[in-house]
Formats: sequence, structure tokens, C-alpha cells
Amino acid sequence: MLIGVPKEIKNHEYRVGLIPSSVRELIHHGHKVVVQTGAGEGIGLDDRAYKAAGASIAKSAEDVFAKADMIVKVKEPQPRETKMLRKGQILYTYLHLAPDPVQTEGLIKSGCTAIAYETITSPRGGLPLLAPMSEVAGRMSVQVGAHYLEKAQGGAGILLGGVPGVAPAKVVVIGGGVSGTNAVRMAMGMEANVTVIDRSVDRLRQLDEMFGSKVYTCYSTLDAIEEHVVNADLVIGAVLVPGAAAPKLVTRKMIKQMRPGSVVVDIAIDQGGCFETSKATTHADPVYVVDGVIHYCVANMPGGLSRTSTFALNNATLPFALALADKGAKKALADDPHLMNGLNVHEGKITYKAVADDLKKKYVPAAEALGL
Ligand SMILES: NC(=O)C1=CN([C@@H]2O[C@H](COP(=O)(O)OP(=O)(O)OC[C@H]3O[C@@H](n4cnc5c(N)ncnc54)[C@H](O)[C@@H]3O)[C@@H](O)[C@H]2O)C=CC1
Ligand SMILES: CC(=O)C(=O)O
Ligand SMILES: [Mg+2]
Repeated sequence: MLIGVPKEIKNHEYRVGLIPSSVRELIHHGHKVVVQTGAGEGIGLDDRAYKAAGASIAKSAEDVFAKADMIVKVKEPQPRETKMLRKGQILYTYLHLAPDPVQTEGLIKSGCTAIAYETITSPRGGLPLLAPMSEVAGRMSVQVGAHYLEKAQGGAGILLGGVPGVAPAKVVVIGGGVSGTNAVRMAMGMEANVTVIDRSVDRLRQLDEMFGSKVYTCYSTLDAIEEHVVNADLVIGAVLVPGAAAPKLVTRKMIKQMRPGSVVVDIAIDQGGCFETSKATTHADPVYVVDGVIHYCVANMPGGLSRTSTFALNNATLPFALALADKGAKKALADDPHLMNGLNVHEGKITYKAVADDLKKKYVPAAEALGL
């Protein structure tokens, strides 16, 4: 199979779909790889490194999309990329379709086979291709939250950990999954006062065992969210209902009651966000203020730590890239129900139920769409 890697074009996105060592693995399996010139240069992976791994270098994204049987990317295709996709071509990348009718329509029209990293599952549970980026985003959320709490950034001028004799900041993490747990870990490390809210008691029990008495665990109800959010200095939104648009758990009224100069970081923004006041921002212009509260809603946070993130992502994506290349989409999907859960759109049909439901579109089960 010919595998193509275009340069990412989303704002300040320097991650790349395949690193040279992944290219080498694919070539070792008998495949060919074409990489757009400069695709990895933002993170120190230049064309020479790709050539040394056995890839050929293409001058443009058009070349890559025209030649490749499978496109391996990081972010959802931008409109000018979607236009280059075609029937029979595999697109393997993050998609986040539920809050994005325009992209979904583009993928339907293209006829391509679109496999979303974020809905592939694991026999051990969880979302193994989302997890590494959730780890990055969760850890980063506390770093950016601390930054925007600084006075010069518009924040309240509060140090997360306080100092002896001065109380630490109150950090509230909503959603205690992968990103939430990593946020908790960092906030604890900075000695903040940390509360984590989840709707899964099992998850709260695990967090309690993991972190002990230094973290307050709280069951997710409207009352609990309101009580903790209005008193917080930093709120991190980290919920997920896989594939579906994020529930709006924090209302505008709650935001209004927070102290001015407090900060909210909506990690869940790629699924539409869990604050009523959230709208997606970019690394170039990451924050805005609503009712005195700073909102950080960057939809590709790991893009800001692009080198670490690219290597972490490749560790998770490579096994499935190899399966897709070795067997072709249909057989690879048929052989592995967890990869099959990644199929979101195939030949014009939406094959992921939560996406179809959220967009009020027709759902066709993946096996049926593939003719299995
Ligand atoms: N902005 C960015 O750059 C990035 C965003 N993400 C996004 O972060 C979000 C979270 O991802 P993960 O941590 O991997 O998900 P996860 O599935 O590991 O954790 C989600 C948690 O949310 C909880 N939850 C669901 N509904 C809830 C509710 N009503 N109240 C409280 N808790 C609730 C679940 O019980 C679960 O523990 C996803 O939307 C993901 O796409 C991930 C990486 C980067
Ligand atoms: C998960 C995701 O959307 C990202 O890493 O950009
Ligand atoms: Mg505890």
C-alpha cells in the first residue's frame, strides 16, 4: 500500500502523522510511504530523516493526496484537504465529527473510508489512541491554567500552590478519565487544593485509591458542579461521552458567579466543550474573557507540545496503521472489532451511532456499510 503523510495545516499544528521510525516499520512490512516536504520540520524531523527511513518526499499536499491509498494525519481534515479525499482512500486521523456537521458532510461527499483515532477502542477498555493526547492535554491544562492565573495574563494573580501562610488555589477537574486524572496529578504536584468530579462512582473510587486524602472526589450532579465551580480559581473541563458532543455541564450563570480573574480550561472543546460559554480557540489566540473569567479552549492542545505529542501518538497509532496497510481497510476492520469502532464514515454513510445521532443523520452500522 502507498501511505501518504501531509503536513498539518491547522493553526500552530506541528505534529505529524508518522515519525521516521514508523515510516521504517511500514516499509519493512513491504509498503511505500510518501511524506510532504517539511511535514515534520517544526519538531526537528526534517526531510532527510524521512528519506533515511525510506520515504519519498512530495512537493505538495496535492501530490500526497493524489497518490496515497491511505492518508495518515493528526488533526481532522481542513476543508481544502477534505476536497482532495476520494472513494477507496483511507483517512486515518482524529475526526471529532459529532460537533462538526461541515466536516462530516465533506467526508460523506468524498466517499472515503474515514477512521477516527478517538473512537478506536481497546480490549482492556478505554480509547487507546485518544489516551496519549489526553495525557498531554491533561498535564498541559494545569500548566496553562497556572499561566493565565498570573496577573499580567489577566488572571487573579494567584499561585496554584500558595505559600506557607497563604492558602493554595482551588482547582476543580470535571471528568476524572485520562485527561482529568493527568490534570489532577499535575495540580496536586503543584500543591493546589484539588477536587475531581465524575459521574462514575467506580472512577471516583479508583481516583481515591490512586491519590488518597490529598484529592477530594465528588459525584457529578448539578448541585456539586455549581458548588465547586463558583468557588474555584481554576476549572478544568475533561468530560467525554465517547463520540458524542460533550454535555454542557457548566452554565453561563455559574461562570458569572465565579471570581473575576479565575480561569477555565475546556479540554473537551474538541467534542464541542462542556462549558456553556466555550467556543474553540487556537494556539495563536488561545483565550477570551466571559464575565471576567478567562476561557482557554484550544481544540488541539497537544499541538502546543508537538514533539512529545507526536512521539506519544505514533506509539499508539502505528499498530493499527500496520494492520490497515497489511490487510486493506475491509479485512483489517472485519478482523478487529476495536478498529471497527474507529470507522466513522464509509462510502458516504455515517457508521458511528453517536455521530449520526448528534448530527441527526442516518446511521448505518459499520459491518453493513462494509458489506460484511
Ligand atoms: N483539547 C484538546 O486538545 C484535547 C482534547 N481531548 C478531549 O478531552 C476529552 C476527555 O478525554 P479523556 O480524558 O480521554 O476521556 P475519558 O473517557 O478518559 O474520561 C472522560 C470522563 O468523563 C466522565 N464524564 C462523562 N460525563 C460526565 C458528567 N456528566 N459529569 C462528570 N463526568 C463525566 C466519564 O465518566 C469519564 O471518567 C475528550 O473530549 C477528548 O477528545 C483530548 C486530548 C486533547
Ligand atoms: C485529541 C485531539 O484532538 C488532539 O490531540 O488534537
Ligand atoms: Mg480522597
